[in-house]
Amino acid sequence: MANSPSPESSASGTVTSTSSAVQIRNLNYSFGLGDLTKQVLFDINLDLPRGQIVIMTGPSGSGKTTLLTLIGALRTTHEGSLQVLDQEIVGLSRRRLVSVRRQIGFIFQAHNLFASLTASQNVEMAVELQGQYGTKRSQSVEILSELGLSDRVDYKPDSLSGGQKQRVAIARALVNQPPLILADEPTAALDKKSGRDVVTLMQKLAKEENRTILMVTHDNRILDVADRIINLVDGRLESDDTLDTFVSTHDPKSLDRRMFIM
Ligand SMILES: Nc1ncnc2c1ncn2[C@@H]1O[C@H](COP(=O)(O)OP(=O)(O)OP(=O)(O)O)[C@@H](O)[C@H]1O
Repeated sequence: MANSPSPESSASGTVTSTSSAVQIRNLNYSFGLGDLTKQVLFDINLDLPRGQIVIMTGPSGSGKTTLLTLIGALRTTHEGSLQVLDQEIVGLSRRRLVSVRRQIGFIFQAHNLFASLTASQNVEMAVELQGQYGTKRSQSVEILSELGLSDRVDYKPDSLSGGQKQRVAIARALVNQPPLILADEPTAALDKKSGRDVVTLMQKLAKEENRTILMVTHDNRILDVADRIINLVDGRLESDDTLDTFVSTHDPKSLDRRMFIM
């Protein structure tokens, strides 16, 4: 079962320094009001230490995206404690949530690039949001080059392959050097090689730059990059394991080990 360490601060807006990028205690979440209320997360307790890659799996509808968007400060919530980068966000105003959100890199399956902008301009927009206009081009070219796209910086998305578009989206998520990266099915639209390149890059960031990465995926081929695998079932954290434990304790019919041990 998932660990349930003792709670620390839960006061709204409290800033405390912890070794975890994310610390969740007794978190519940419901959609809707009154008779239409539907609880989708139940008593979640979870730590994401700095520098770790954690993969979140679970059946469709188990609450993975909801949890990811709560951690990403994309939703307001009122029950339990959710500390993100030393900021308690339960009960935080929408305005304060935005400032937490600015410190997080988001990578989604649908890469949401602007078709009328070049790869570099798509990345530059993220730099502008941080108010850094003078360096936006150089920062963008640097990160795109690190991602193997130095010869594609001035191409528009329509002229890029699926894997290249996803790497532009990753460049956009990483250009401001966020300490926390949240990824929802980042490899779902990619072929095997592009998917592997993307997760190898994430692994490098976590290990060499101490970034924390939480990745939702159904892609068994990439489970091996995880320090831990958490499994959400019906809104509850059913397990929190290393890869080996996860493989040995989950139904072999639903997981083909050969698919993700590279
Ligand atoms: N905006 C919403 N309003 C009401 N219910 C919602 C809303 N968004 C999600 N839900 C419900 O919350 C539950 C959890 O949904 P969620 O998208 O978090 O699951 P998931 O594990 O990410 O699923 P999938 O793997 O299919 O993406 C589901 O029952 C879903 O129908």
